[in-house]
Amino acid sequence: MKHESLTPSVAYLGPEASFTHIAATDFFGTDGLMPYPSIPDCIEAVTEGHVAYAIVPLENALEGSVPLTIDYLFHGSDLFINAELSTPIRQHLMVHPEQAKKIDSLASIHSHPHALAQCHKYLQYHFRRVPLIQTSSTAAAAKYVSEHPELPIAAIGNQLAADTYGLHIAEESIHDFHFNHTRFVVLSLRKETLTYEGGGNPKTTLMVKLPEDDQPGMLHQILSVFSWRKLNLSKIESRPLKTGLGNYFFIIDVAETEDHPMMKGAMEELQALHCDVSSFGSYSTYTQQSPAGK
Ligand SMILES: O=C(O)C(=O)C[C@]1(C(=O)O)C=C[C@@H](O)C=C1
Repeated sequence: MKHESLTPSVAYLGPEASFTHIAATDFFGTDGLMPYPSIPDCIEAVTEGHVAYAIVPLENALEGSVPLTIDYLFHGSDLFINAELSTPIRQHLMVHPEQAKKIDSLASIHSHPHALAQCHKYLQYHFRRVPLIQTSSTAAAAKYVSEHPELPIAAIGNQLAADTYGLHIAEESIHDFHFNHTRFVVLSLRKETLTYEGGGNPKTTLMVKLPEDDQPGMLHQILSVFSWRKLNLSKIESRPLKTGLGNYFFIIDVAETEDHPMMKGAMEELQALHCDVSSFGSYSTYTQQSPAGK
């Protein structure tokens, strides 16, 4: 799979060998990729025009939405979703080769909060008393472990991170549930649908705010806008509007393109219900079969 355009510049959550880096490589190839230390930095880089695209994690099958992505994308950004990639995620426990025999006396285990959460049962069972340290990405954890050969510490991340930072995999596949997938999205300032080999079903992401004078049955009315038009929803999630307790907006993913006549009708009907609707664009979804970075 590879996007067909000429080498664009792409911000990804780095450093090298994060899951996001692997997703970016699968989609854009290896040229033009630029690591950024955090998701907000990636979003800012594309918003300010330093790069053409950013690729960020949006949702994990075990842990749900990635709050930082949701916060920066849906609260006041001017960005659109141009493509989506869903990849299987395998997490491994890795240490510096000098510490390979000290796995039973680890002082701390480092990783991205999502990765720690994906391995929670494993960690609870095997390393109950070992402090868990959150890092900005799994690759940042692997890099940190590689830079401290003298410390009995471990990272959780993918095989590519172990290879890139010269770490020894002490235990493979420590994620708690077999079906561990993460959705990544490609963002840009343009409302465009990127095409790539193997690109699949269309999807449109909408942000819907309810009218100020909330009425009983409002959510039911919103859902019926889609249901009678036979528009399939692949996700509906409520998120805090951050304007006060109990104020929410809805993120709705519809399995149809925005320019479909039924979608146009649905958007008009939502507006007639006094909902504030914004579209984050229509895009193709691609599901990868083999795990990111092994
Ligand atoms: O830390 C990384 O390697 C990332 O790319 C981030 C991230 C996430 O945010 O969920 C991506 C995929 C995995 O689910 C774990 C971590």
